[in-house]
Amino acid sequence: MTKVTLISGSTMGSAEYVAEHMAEILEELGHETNVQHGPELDSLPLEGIWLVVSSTHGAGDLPENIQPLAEEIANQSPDLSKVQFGAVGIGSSEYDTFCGAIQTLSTLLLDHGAKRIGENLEIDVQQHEIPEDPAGEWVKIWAVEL
Ligand SMILES: Cc1cc2nc3c(=O)[nH]c(=O)nc-3n(C[C@H](O)[C@H](O)[C@H](O)COP(=O)(O)O)c2cc1C
Repeated sequence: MTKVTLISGSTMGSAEYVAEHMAEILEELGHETNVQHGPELDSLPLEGIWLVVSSTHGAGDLPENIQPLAEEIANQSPDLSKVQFGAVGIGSSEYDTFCGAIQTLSTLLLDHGAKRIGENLEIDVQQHEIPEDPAGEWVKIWAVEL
């Protein structure tokens, strides 16, 4: 059993639903989960497993509710070397900046010493009307590495 902190960045709720769906699956697999939508840095454990789920808005921008966390990490430079993370993006291939936010967030975590588990998943809402479906399949494979 592993404890997983799920962190979502969302404007209209899709990424939140995806995070909650993956948390349910992780619980079914016997893991403990804690889902935080747009958390601040001091509410997150600076060790263990994070699963970051974010949509993209503007032109490749982070959703507003996860911008404060990204700014805190960039400004305070916490040591994230004891954090391992998975990353799931939700976006639309209509935009040149497809899934830009999860790429920005992944780079930020890696730059602060966190280690990535598995490959990032980037879900295209043009292809997946229900983003929970590919996310659910992905998290089952991702969880094997926990
Ligand atoms: C104004 C606007 C800008 C967007 N910009 C991007 C973008 O730059 N890149 C991308 O991949 N998706 C973009 N999207 C698509 C959203 O990421 C997608 O609709 C997603 O499902 C929204 O999830 P949310 O409800 O969790 O915010 C944009 C959507 C809107 C409405």
